[in-house]
Amino acid sequence: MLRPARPRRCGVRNRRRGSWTRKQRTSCKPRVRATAVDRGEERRTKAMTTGVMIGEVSLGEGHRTAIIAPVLGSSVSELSDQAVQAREAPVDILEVRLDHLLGEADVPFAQAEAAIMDALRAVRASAPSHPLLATIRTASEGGTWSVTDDVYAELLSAIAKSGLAEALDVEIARHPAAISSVLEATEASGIPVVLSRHYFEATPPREAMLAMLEYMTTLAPPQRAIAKLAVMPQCPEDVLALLSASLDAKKRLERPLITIAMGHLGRVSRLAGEVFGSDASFATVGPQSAPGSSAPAPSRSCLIGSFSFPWPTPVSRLKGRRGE
Ligand SMILES: O=C1C[C@@](O)(C(=O)O)C[C@@H](O)[C@@H]1O
Repeated sequence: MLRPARPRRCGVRNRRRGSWTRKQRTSCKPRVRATAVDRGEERRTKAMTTGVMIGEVSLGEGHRTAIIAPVLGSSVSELSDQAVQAREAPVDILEVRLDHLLGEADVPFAQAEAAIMDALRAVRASAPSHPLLATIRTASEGGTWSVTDDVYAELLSAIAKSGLAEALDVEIARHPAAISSVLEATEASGIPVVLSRHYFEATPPREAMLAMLEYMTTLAPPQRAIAKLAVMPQCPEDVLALLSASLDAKKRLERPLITIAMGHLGRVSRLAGEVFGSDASFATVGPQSAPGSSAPAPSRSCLIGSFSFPWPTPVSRLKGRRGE
C-alpha cells in the first residue's frame, strides 16, 4: 500500500531530539539569495526612484540630510588646504567654488578653463573619498566672477565633459539657452545637476517659492536634478514661509530639494532642513561662502542632537567599506 506523501518541511531537523529547530518557512520554494550584483542593482534602482546620486552619496533617498562643504580660495593651494580640512570634518560632498579662483578679472576662456581643471584635480587629490560639486557663482548670485552666459555655459559644459566633478551647479536665473546647453552636456556625461535659484535681497512669497521649485523640476529628469532655493529672510515669518514652501514642495514634487534661508535669521533652516524637506545643508570648513552657514561639526551635531540620526554619514560608510 502506498503511504500518502508527507508534506515537505523546510528547516533543519534535530535528529537526536527529533524536532525541527529552525522556524518553519511558510513556503517551500527554494530560497534565492541576492548576490552582491543584485544588491548593487537594487540600490541603484532605489536611488533612481527616490534620490539623486552625487558620486556614491544619495540625496533624497530615505530623506537623510547630507552635508555639503564649500571650498573656496583665490589659489589652487588654498582650495586644496580646505579640502584637506574637510576630509577631517563630518562632510559628505565638497562644493568647489571656482568663482573665487577666477577672481573679478576678465580672464580669457582658455586660461579660465585651465585654472578650473587644475583646481578640480587638486581638490580631488586632497579629498579622494568625497564627491565634488562644481560651482561657478557669479557676482549677482553671491559669487565673485562676472561672466557672460555663453562663457558660463561653455565652462560648465567643459567641466561636465572632463569627468572631474560628480555634479554641477547651474544657476537658473541665467539665459535659458545657456541652461539648456549645460543640461545637454551633463546629460551626455551622465552627471546630475543642482538647479539653483538665489534671492539675496529678500524672500519671495510662499507660493512663488513653491512655483519656482516646481518649475525647476520640469527642467531635468528626477534622477538627475536637485532643486535648490536660497532666500534672504527679513523677518522670522520669511523663514517660516521658506520652511513651509519646502515641506509642501517635498510632498507634492517628491524630488530631492535643498532649501536655505540665509543669514542669521535663517540659520534654523540649515539645521532643521531635514524635517522640512531639505535633503542637504551647506556648512563651512574655511571662509564662509554664504551668510549664516556654520561649521559642519556643529551642523552635524545639531542634526544628530536634535533629530537623532542613528546612522553613519554616507562618506563614513564609504570610508568604512574602503577600510580608511
Ligand atoms: O548656493 C549655495 C548655497 C550657499 O549660498 C549657502 O547659502 O550656504 C553657499 C554656496 O557656496 C552654495 O553655492
